[in-house]
Formats: sequence, structure tokens, C-alpha cells
Amino acid sequence: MSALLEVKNLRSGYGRIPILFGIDMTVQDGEYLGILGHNGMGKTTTLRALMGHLPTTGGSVVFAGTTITHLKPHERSRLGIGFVPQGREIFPDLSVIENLRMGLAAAPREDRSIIDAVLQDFPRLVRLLDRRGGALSGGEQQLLALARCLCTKPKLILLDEPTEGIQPSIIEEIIETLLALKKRWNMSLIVVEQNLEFITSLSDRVLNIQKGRITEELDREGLLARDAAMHPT
Ligand SMILES: Nc1ncnc2c1ncn2[C@@H]1O[C@H](COP(=O)(O)OP(=O)(O)OP(=O)(O)O)[C@@H](O)[C@H]1O
Repeated sequence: MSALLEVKNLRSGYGRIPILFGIDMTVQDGEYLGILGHNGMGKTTTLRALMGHLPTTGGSVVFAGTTITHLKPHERSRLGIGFVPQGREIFPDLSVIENLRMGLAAAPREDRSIIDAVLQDFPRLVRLLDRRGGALSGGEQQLLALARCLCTKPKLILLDEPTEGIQPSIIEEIIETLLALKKRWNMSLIVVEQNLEFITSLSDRVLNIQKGRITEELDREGLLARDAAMHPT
């Protein structure tokens, strides 16, 4: 069976500055793939290139059997790729429910009952529907950004550093939510992070990125061994 996402030798960057030097990766249906890397190694750039926010200067990207290498972001979104950017980008002056409706605006013909379906996995947001987005904590904003993305029913979500600036207690809730979504929605995920523990709790496989190149791949066993070595009992 072919992969949901197949990336071959992807090159991208900003203007004339090359940042990605030939990224290869695949994501299977229902798989959670982590990309681990320190500051400035190209994690965000990889997601932005996959979403079409940055031009592909080399290589190819195939999603669900369609070559999307040079498609625009809204075309990729229509095919089923969702993006939750670093910093969340929720609308601070709109309420939680209004933010969720904005998620639907990207999918005009979508049945509005999708919001109710999505909220089943976000009990914390149900209690906050009338609260202004800007008055939520960082963790609550992260949950909202994820819920809003789900309203477009993506097959693959690109999630950029969800733990950045978030309290440990709500990080745990984000992990549980993402694991529940995996079972209920059969979606796939690419999550980029610096937080090894977070990525280990979620991912089926992890790629290490350094200076725009994938330098290592770890499966579940490799990840758990790495985690155990870092936290000897
Ligand atoms: N708009 C831009 N113009 C030029 N260079 C950029 C731009 N944005 C990022 N870069 C550079 O691209 C490289 C990769 O950045 P990227 O944001 O992908 O890193 P990252 O791994 O996501 O790091 P972080 O964890 O800090 O977000 C860095 O050297 C960065 O300085």
C-alpha cells in the first residue's frame, strides 16, 4: 500500500537562502510522525514547505496519490492537509465558538455539526465556548487551534511545537487528546518539537533534523531506549 505522504529530496528555503537540503520522509495512514530538532534546524521550514507556504525548489511531495509539489496552500488544505502553526494564530477578539466557526470557513460546504463532533474530544473547550480567544491560557489556545484545524476534517495535521510556552499539566492533556484523536479520527500527524518526552509519548516514529537534513530515524523501540537512557531509574 502506498504512503499517505511521500516526500522525496525536498528542498526549500527563504528567497535565495536554502534551508532544507533534500528531506525524505513518508507518513502512513493513521501514523504519527515526530520530527525532533534544536532551534533553527529547519523544523518549521519543513512544515511550511509541506503546506506550500514556502516554494519547493527541488524534490517532490505526493499526498494521497496526488502530486502536490507546487500546489498552493489552500489547494493542499482542500486535499486534506491541516496546519497548526507555532504560536497558534487564534483570533484573540473572537470567542472560542467563533474561532471554531472560522475553521469551517475554510470548508464552505461542510456540515456545521462537525463542530459538535470535534468538541467531544475537547471537554475543556466546551466549558469555554463564550470566552475570548485572547483570554485563554497558552495550553487552551493550543487545544483551540487543534480543534479548529480538525473542523476541516484533515487527513494529515502538521503541528508546529505545540508545547512551546505551555504548563506541564496541560501538555499531558494535549498528549491525551492527540492519542484519542488518533483512535477516533484515524488521522495522521507530523509533529515537530524540541521536547523529547512529548514526542516519545505520541510518535510511532521520529526523525531527527539537523541543519536542514534528516540525520536519524528512530522507531518506537529506539525512542523508548533513548528515553530510558535519559531517565535512568
Ligand atoms: N523568514 C526567514 N528568512 C530567512 N531565514 C529564515 C526565516 N525564517 C527562518 N529562517 C532561518 O531558517 C533556519 C531554520 O528555521 P526554522 O524556523 O525552520 O527552525 P526550527 O527548527 O523550527 O527552530 P525553532 O525551534 O527555533 O522554531 C534558521 O536558520 C532560521 O534562521
